[in-house]
Amino acid sequence: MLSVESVEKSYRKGGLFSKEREHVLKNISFECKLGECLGIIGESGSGKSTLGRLLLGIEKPDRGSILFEGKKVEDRKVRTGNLSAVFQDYTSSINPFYTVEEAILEPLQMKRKAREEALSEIDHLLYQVGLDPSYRKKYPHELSGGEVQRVCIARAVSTEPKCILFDEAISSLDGSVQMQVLELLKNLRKRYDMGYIFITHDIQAAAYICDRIMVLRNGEIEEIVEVEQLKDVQSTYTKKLLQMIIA
Ligand SMILES: Nc1ncnc2c1ncn2[C@@H]1O[C@H](COP(=O)(O)OP(=O)(O)OP(=O)(O)O)[C@@H](O)[C@H]1O
Repeated sequence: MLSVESVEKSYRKGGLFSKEREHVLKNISFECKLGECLGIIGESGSGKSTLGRLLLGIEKPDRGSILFEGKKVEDRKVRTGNLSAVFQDYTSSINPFYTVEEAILEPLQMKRKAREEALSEIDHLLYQVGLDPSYRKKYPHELSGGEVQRVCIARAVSTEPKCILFDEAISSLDGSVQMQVLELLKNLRKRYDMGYIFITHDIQAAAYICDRIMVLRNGEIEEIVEVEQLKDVQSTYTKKLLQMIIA
């Protein structure tokens, strides 16, 4: 489904006129199959979110290609309805002047669904994420963090994309809400038959939901492991990273 080939990305380091560049992603190549859940873990600054933005086509790689079913993700038409995302900062993910109903309608209408048809889907989408129809008329400030994140998930699944990218999307929720959201994501994945890219610091969450886990180290892929083989990782770095985050 997603095919990443020899991707490189660097940013200007220092001021606007500086010629120095920071090489953030180096020679990244991997495949993510249809319906697969791939976790991306790594220390802070290892390039996880940058890779996420490139996968979503929000930014372009300097070199290399990112293809979704053979076509460049940079092309908006390729992304619309196929790829969606849920970010950590859910407070700014939803327009504060939109009700829950309007927030969920937005992506549906971008997919050119008729307003009446889109409106009729909202109750079901809310139900899928464990919210009742009374939430339709509420504004984000009237909801708890977990509820806003559920609305973001309802928005993300509304167009039935083939892949959703979660960038630290559950890390700021408290323990029991995190567990509920993970459970919800597991169920939605089965129901809608879609894949996830799951960027996180939380190896336990990644192991719970993912099929494979990619370890990023200083912008390079250190290792990609099947979740069942997590105990038998090869590299000393991954072993240390796992010990550090599990401890
Ligand atoms: N738009 C940008 N302009 C300049 N530098 C950037 C930009 N985005 C990211 N970087 C740099 O790229 C490096 C990797 O950042 P990135 O956010 O991808 O890491 P991360 O692994 O997601 O980190 P964290 O876990 O802390 O979120 C960092 O050194 C960061 O300062």
